[in-house]
Amino acid sequence: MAESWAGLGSAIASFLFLYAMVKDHIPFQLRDYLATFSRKVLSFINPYDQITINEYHGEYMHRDELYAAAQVYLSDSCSFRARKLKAEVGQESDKPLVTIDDYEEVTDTFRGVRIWWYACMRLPNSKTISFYGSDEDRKYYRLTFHKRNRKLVEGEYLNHILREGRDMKIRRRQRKLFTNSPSRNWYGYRSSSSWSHVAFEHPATFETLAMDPEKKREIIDDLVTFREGKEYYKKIGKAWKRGYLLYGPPGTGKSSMIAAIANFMEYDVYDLELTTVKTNTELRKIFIETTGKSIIVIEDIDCSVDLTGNRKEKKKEKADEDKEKKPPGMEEKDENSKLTLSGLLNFIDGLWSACGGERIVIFTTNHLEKLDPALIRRGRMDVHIEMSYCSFEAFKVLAKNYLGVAKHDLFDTIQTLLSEVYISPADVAEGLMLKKSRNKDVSACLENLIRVIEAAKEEAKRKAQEELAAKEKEKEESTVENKATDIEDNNSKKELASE
Ligand SMILES: Nc1ncnc2c1ncn2[C@@H]1O[C@H](COP(=O)(O)OP(=O)(O)OP(=O)(O)O)[C@@H](O)[C@H]1O
Repeated sequence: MAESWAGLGSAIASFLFLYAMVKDHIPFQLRDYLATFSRKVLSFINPYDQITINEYHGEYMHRDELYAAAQVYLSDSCSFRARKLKAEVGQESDKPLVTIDDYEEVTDTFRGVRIWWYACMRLPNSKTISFYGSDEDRKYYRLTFHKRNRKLVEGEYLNHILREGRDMKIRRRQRKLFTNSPSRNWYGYRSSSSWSHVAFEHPATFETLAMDPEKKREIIDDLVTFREGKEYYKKIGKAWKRGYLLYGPPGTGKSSMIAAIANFMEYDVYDLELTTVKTNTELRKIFIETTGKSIIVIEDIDCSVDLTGNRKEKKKEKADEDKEKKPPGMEEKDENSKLTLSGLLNFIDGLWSACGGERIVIFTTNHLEKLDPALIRRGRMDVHIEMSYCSFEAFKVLAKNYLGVAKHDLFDTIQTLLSEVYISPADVAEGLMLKKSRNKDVSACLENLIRVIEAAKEEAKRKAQEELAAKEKEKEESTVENKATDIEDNNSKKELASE
């Protein structure tokens, strides 16, 4: 339909062209009359307006963002109405994009208003080969809509296409795991970006994560609230970001939790290696290069740099000493020439941390007590999640994942054992997996796990006894020492008295 209007449009265009040629020979009163008349006729016979969205624009032929968004939008929202489709795989995703083919028309409805989309291509002109490719590469979309809806299309519909298309593009992109470890690219030169990346394909999800189901539900709810909170964050005047602190012993699933969050939210992951960051200025640069819809992770924050409470104090003392020697005005410069706790705090909630939006910051630690309270106070790290040793509930998730069983006669024994010993989900998983690779029998796997837990229990008992023995020895030694001191004191007292 839009195509026939387009035909009519070009006929009118030809008429206007002819008119422009002869208009100088027509008396001006008649010219005015003809112009008014033709405008009336035009809007009567063609009540439709058109907007063209070119694939490339500008002097340097940038790919137009609206075109790219429209391409994805049409593939998701309207392509089912098209008869002719085309599939292509772009650079940003390994999933084929099925969208409407060239010279194909589809309709879309927005707030009850109909809009026609037509995928066009400039006619190939073999004589002109442009610097940026042949004319065949010049594609564009043409939107046709009724004149009375022009305000809606210009004011809202185009924004809707841009927003939806961008979101769809992000959802279907190949997600990435970025790291700031210094690396050179294939050609041997250092990349201008602080980050290098690989495809993020970690299989962990909330279903495979072994932890208390209620705690899991709370975390999922919190993430959903955050994801849908754009307007809320705007309303309360806070940057759209959320901090999570994951703490617990090794092998309790902190890294798996990060992967599960990334998969659930469909975010990229920036794994920030703080030990390679030398200064606050560098940290700021690294942060600015991250994008929205991402998770910024600092693992083992207690080991990362000199940021823990005690060490910080020592550093502060030293800094105070240094400051005394520094000429006025040099202190600020000095702050930026190294990585400090305040630099990291700025990284989390400084002004520039708001750029991009929709970010999650995650710290992990095995030693919560070592961290400076300022670093993890609520508001900075909004949610504190303890990843603990394997409970029976967590074991059931692992048994389901690894063995595909929800109940078994040996579960009772395992439940009793798990209540008697601290063992990490990683060790439980290992107990279930090792055996399974050799023998697919579920009972054999569970029996193997029972042996693993019993061994852990024995080990824990042995350690406890050793600790007790060490303490008693220490106590005995201190009693002997005290006695010796007492005797010495008494002797000196006696000596003094005899004198
Ligand atoms: N809660 C869990 N749910 C499911 N699998 C787990 C869990 N905890 C550990 N695992 C298994 O153990 C392996 C190690 O776990 P993970 O690296 O997530 O632990 P971590 O707490 O990050 O350890 P670390 O503190 O040593 O980095 C994972 O590959 C996973 O298979």
